Amino acid sequence: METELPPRHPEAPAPGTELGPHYAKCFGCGEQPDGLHMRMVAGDGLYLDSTFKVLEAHQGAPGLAHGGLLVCAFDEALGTTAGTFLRRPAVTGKLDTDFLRPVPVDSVLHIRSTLDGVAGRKVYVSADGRLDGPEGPIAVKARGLFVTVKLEHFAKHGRASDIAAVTANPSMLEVNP
Ligand SMILES: CCCCC/C=C\C/C=C\C/C=C\C/C=C\CCCC(=O)SCCNC(=O)CCNC(=O)[C@H](O)C(C)(C)COP(=O)(O)OP(=O)(O)OC[C@H]1O[C@@H](n2cnc3c(N)ncnc32)[C@H](O)[C@@H]1OP(=O)(O)O
Repeated sequence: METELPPRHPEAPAPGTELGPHYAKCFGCGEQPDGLHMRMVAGDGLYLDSTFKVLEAHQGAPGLAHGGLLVCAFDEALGTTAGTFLRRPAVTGKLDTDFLRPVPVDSVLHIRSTLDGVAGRKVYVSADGRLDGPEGPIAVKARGLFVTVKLEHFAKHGRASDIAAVTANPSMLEVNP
């Protein structure tokens, strides 16, 4: 597959900028009570550094993060990486995950997610999640294919009441490209 490495979009947040939620009600980055509350900082290339603290509500086995919620954290990091550096929304088409170490409750997963290439609407992204700090051992790895979509995608498929809410209050969304 021929891919291109796109330039960092001129309106992408400056390196070191902490990103706001892309959508106020997002489970990954928004205000949901049991959500992941991920914090993301733009890197100086086509990458983001995110943190996800594993809380009580995120368990799958006693004291350990649920694997599906870890996938959710990577979905969030990878989708935001695509959206941030291309400045257009992208939805998950495919997401592969390797679970290399258990992730305990109370631990913080440090995720670096990178935009690896673009081919038409397809955006290839990958990420490593580390324990015990940004240089710690890798616990989870993921690779994703995201597909860029127009905003109409959400208007067409989303629940009408939520579309009406963001239409009435556009500040619930990060950007209207
Ligand atoms: C909220 C908007 C805010 C705007 C903000 C903008 C920037 C700000 C920054 C950040 C925010 C941005 C994003 C949000 C971040 C994270 C949230 C997490 C992401 C999610 O949680 S998102 C929910 C789960 N996700 C879905 O809900 C998708 C359901 N699905 C569909 O809606 C369709 O399925 C779609 C649209 C994917 C494609 O449909 P379509 O008809 O438009 O296009 P088509 O099928 O032609 O695919 C085009 C090319 O992608 C290839 N392709 C497609 N799927 C593939 C697969 N699975 N494997 C291999 N290749 C695949 C085709 O093979 C073709 O390739 P080719 O061009 O080479 O032929």
